[in-house]
Amino acid sequence: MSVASNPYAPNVADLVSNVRNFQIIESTLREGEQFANAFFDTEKKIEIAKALDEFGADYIELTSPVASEQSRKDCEAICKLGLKSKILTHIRCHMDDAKVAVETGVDGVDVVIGTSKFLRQYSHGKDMNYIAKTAVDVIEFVKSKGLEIRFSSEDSFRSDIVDLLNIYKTVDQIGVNRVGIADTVGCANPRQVYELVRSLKNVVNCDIECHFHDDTGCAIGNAYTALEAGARLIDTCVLGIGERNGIVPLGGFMARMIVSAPDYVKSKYNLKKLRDLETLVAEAVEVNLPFNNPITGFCAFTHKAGIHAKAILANPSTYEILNPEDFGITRYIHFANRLTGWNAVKSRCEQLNLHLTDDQIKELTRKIKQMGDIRPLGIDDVDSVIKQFHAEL
Ligand SMILES: CC(=O)SCCNC(=O)CCNC(=O)[C@H](O)C(C)(C)COP(=O)(O)OP(=O)(O)OC[C@H]1O[C@@H](n2cnc3c(N)ncnc32)[C@H](O)[C@@H]1OP(=O)(O)O
Ligand SMILES: O=C(O)CCC(=O)C(=O)O
Ligand SMILES: [Zn+2]
Repeated sequence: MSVASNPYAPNVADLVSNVRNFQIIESTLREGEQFANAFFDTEKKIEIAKALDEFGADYIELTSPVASEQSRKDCEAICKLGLKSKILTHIRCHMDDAKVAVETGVDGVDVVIGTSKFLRQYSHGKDMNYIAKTAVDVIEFVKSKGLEIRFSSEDSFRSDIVDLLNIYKTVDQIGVNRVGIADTVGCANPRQVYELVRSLKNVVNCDIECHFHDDTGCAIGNAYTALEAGARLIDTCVLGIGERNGIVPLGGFMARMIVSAPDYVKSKYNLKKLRDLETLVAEAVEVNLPFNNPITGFCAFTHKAGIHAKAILANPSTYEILNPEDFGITRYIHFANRLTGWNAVKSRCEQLNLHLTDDQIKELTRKIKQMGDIRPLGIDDVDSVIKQFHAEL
């Protein structure tokens, strides 16, 4: 679809936008492991890593190798798989962690440290001078090993803006590959995201990555806005799992991005793998796919009200901004309920290979509605009514 024909495409006047040039740092095997229900054994981690690779994740981020002995071994095992996705591990801003990380075989290291007053006081107790000095040491060390390195401030949106811009400027000057902004507590709104990313863009040359928690329901919107403001990479987790209620969900983010950048998204990501990937992770962490999940929720492409059904049958774009075929999913026109209309019933008759005139279908529709006034209807119920009506003609 050309930009001119897509009103949801990035604004052509906005030269900093990366809406059509973003990358995904898939963190199901790092942030996702921090989800309350998550326990991934080695086999499951490998299965998920392979599935993320097949989907086309640009990067796969893994739990810190210092978290436990098995975490380190799993990290090494995933690095040996030879996946197309680049493999990252995630560590504290500390030389001890960095020394372990660079020996695992990863392509890059994501370093993080809290910069808000809450985290400086209650998490690690370090001031900004210490943070800057340690960050420089860790970055130079990781770079000296020939690996990619990202520096991120935890709790960025509750950090002092001058502190933030100073530390990012410092790490950019010594050649960090990316800097990251993290909305660790999910407090940011899209306007604040836009402003912070734009301010950061003015002081660094490297790429900007963003990490958004969903405590207040803004994660996907914030991610999109960050790209508009010039961020390049977004952290996601399958189904949005993570600490508390998690971060940007991969599927929902794909839904948002395919509307704005259809050619880019379709050429880069294997969207037909999304449902299997979500099912794999849902089973691993013992949750159901949410009923209202974008794309894969059980009713995401079900049309019920008669007015909708008629228009959808004429042209699916009337009530669908996403095309289910892009994701290997089929749409469903609900006809077994009292909100149905004769167009939906006609379509069902055609599926059943029963020929009725329009007037007959309208009469049949009245019958279905009468039944639907009394109780919820099943498809088999209504199919029997249709077949009996036809037989009696
Ligand atoms: C917002 C996020 O999601 S950040 C990523 C979170 N990921 C993890 O926590 C990975 C899993 N964590 C773990 O396995 C453990 O917490 C470990 C191995 C990292 C550390 O374990 P412990 O040494 O037993 O410390 P504990 O977890 O109780 O406390 C965290 C320690 O890290 C220090 N710390 C916290 N953040 C940072 C940071 N970004 N950089 C450097 N040090 C930090 C704290 O000061 C504290 O050290 P202290 O108690 O010795 O003063
Ligand atoms: O490393 C990062 O950028 C983010 C760390 C994290 O999970 C968070 O701050 O919520
Ligand atoms: Zn997080």
